[in-house]
Amino acid sequence: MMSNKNLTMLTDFYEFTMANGYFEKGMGNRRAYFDMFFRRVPDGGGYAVMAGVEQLVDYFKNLHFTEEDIEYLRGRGCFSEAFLDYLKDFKFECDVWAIPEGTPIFPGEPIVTVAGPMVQAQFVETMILLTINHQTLIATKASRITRAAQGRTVLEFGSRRAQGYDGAVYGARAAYIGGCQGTACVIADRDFRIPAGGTMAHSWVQMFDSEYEAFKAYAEIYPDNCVFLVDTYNVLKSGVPNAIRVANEVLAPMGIRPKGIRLDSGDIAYLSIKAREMLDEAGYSDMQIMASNSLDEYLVRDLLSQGAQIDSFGIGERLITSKSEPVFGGVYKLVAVEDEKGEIIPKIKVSENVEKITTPHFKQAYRFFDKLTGKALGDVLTLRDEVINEEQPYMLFHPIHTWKKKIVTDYVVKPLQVQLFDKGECVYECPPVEEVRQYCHDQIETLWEQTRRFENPQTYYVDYSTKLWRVKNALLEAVQ
Ligand SMILES: Nc1ncnc2c1ncn2[C@@H]1O[C@H](COP(=O)(O)OP(=O)(O)OP(=O)(O)O)[C@@H](O)[C@H]1O
Ligand SMILES: O=P(O)(O)OC[C@H]1O[C@H](OP(=O)(O)OP(=O)(O)O)[C@H](O)[C@@H]1O
Ligand SMILES: O=C(O)c1cccnc1
Repeated sequence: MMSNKNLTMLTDFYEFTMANGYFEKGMGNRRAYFDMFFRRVPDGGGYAVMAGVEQLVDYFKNLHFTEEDIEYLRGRGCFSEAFLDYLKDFKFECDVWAIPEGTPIFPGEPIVTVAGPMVQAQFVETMILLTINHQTLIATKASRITRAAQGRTVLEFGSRRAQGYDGAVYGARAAYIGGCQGTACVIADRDFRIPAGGTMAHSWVQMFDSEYEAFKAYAEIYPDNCVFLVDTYNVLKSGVPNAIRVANEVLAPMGIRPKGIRLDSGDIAYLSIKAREMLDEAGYSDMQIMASNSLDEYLVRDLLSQGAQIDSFGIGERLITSKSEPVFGGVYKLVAVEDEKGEIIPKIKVSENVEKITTPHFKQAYRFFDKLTGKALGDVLTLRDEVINEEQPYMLFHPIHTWKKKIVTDYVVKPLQVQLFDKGECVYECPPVEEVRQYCHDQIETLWEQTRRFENPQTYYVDYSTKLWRVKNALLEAVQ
């Protein structure tokens, strides 16, 4: 759903002081190129999942300054009247490209590129970073968790522990893109069609005189959708037996099979194994067991390795906050400017730390796939106008350890970035979120298992074309 929220003022104060400064110095219209990229995947993972593009598009579409915004800025006493007039009639004029949502992305590649008048291209930094950093973080976490669940259903249960309401709603959306089957978050269903569902709370069970009566009442109202929360008193002595009793006494006469039970405390592996035996013995081998309680990818993997009999997981706090590593460190850096003749002048930011040196120029990222297996071979960053001819062998080489090289043949190559805005006009239709989720799943399948594993994954190659490598090295030489 398109949001009409005006988030124009959600920016860092220095974006305004710089914008006013460029404007005052007559540099505001100088065309500049910025890339958003990140340096490492959270949790030491091998890939991240791009998310948040739809909300970024909404942000750009709604960019404008209200009278109150202008008054507030005037009140700060540090912006020129000419600049405030410019803001009053502000029209977004940038070109924007991004890697589509659901795509596996890797450190160092441009995941969003903005080109336009410096005064504008600089200004949008904060919202680009916060929008993409947040959803990419959660989609990446969801991808890890759902992979650990090995095909079992994972529902996102985190709204109540999310960091604010945007964290809950956009977190639910991102978790769905990353692989969750649904969410408990109702507004995410209403607004983004993320399937919402759930079970029952302990308070429901406590409200009745007995656990049996609580389950019975629920079954009478929702016979087709019964997942009994069995741990309020005692899972094996009371919860599971009461679930079976209600299945026999209330649902069986209606010809309806109960859906399952949920375990939310105690030793989940042990309890699930015992509960499975009891349900099977009672003739309910089709009843599913759901587990919840501060789970994450490590606990999911651990539980399954203990032989836990779990069919689905409800995962909240550690997913919605990406608790183990709650920052996706995407940054936004100037990579080029244009001179008066319209020629692109690449720019670099140097650092003692080789990994922190930026990759200059207006670029494209290409992904190479093996024609035979469909597996991703690596990505190559090129100058924007470079063309890769699939008929010709292509040499991939490591941009720092240049002796590491490989010639690839029989490949298919795809540009990763798509254009979102052309001179301020939106030229991109955001795909429906379930399509994005399927695309994400399919694209992750193109990665080798070595890249997908949790611990010490193989580093995926993000190389440079020879032309780009030369540009970067020439700039590095020049600043020595
Ligand atoms: N078999 C297991 N192996 C590893 N971790 C488990 C196992 N069973 C449960 N856990 C995890 O251990 C953590 C703590 O569970 P613990 O049983 O101590 O607390 P609890 O069940 O929440 O307690 P309470 O009964 O007060 O709700 C949770 O994150 C839970 O998911
Ligand atoms: O542990 P999480 O991964 O965040 O999963 C969500 C948790 O939220 C609920 O507990 P809560 O105690 O808030 O409510 P309840 O009374 O319904 O259990 C639910 O029972 C889960 O334990
Ligand atoms: O539906 C559930 O079981 C649920 C929803 C939110 C949080 N915990 C559990």
